Amino acid sequence: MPADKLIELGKTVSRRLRANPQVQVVEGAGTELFCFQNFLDPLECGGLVAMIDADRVPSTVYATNDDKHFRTSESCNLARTHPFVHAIDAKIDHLLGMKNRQGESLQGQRYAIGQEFKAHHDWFHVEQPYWQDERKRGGQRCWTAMIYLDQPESGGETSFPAAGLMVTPRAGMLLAWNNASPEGKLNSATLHASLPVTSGIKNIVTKWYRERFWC
Ligand SMILES: O=C(O)CCC(=O)C(=O)O
Ligand SMILES: [Fe+2]
Repeated sequence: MPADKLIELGKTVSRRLRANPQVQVVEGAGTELFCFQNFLDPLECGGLVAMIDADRVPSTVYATNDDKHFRTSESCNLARTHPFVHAIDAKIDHLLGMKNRQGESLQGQRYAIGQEFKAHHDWFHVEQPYWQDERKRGGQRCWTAMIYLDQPESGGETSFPAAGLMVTPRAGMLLAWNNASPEGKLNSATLHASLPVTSGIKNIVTKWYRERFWC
């Protein structure tokens, strides 16, 4: 049962994160959100930024959307077989206690001035046609982990409007959240957006974990 899996993954991952002395719990209404400062060092951040810079193409969205400005950043999927990417993946897997194959490819994202990702949930909307494929390749996105690789001079905050939270990018800082509620329901309080960058550039990587093996 999918709900059982989401309940179990919610519990085991959040228990593991709470037991880690380097992890801070971020208090937001109705969410389980965690933060780890300096999760990546400047060399790791710089290496990922260079890869994103080389491979970036306009970002895409899953659901058909009339708003052409919904996600205006550039992104790329980083090759999981690349030894450097593999090492970063392994570090995130270990932090959350996830199996490598539950994780989608690490996605690099770059926001220039004015670029943004409007409010959305990372979980899949099961009434959308794309879900018929996604349910067969790993099911729901249970947890999200994202890491800021640098910090724009202004703008680019990650806003969680339903939870009443605003996170300012800090190079190397990881954020992780449970996309489900403790009852295994898709949690609408995880709604989030990347606010437009107003000065400088913002680079991040995101790892979305599935209930089952994605690859
Ligand atoms: O760039 C951000 O702050 C948010 C990115 C995001 O929502 C995602 O990667 O799913
Ligand atoms: Fe997101």
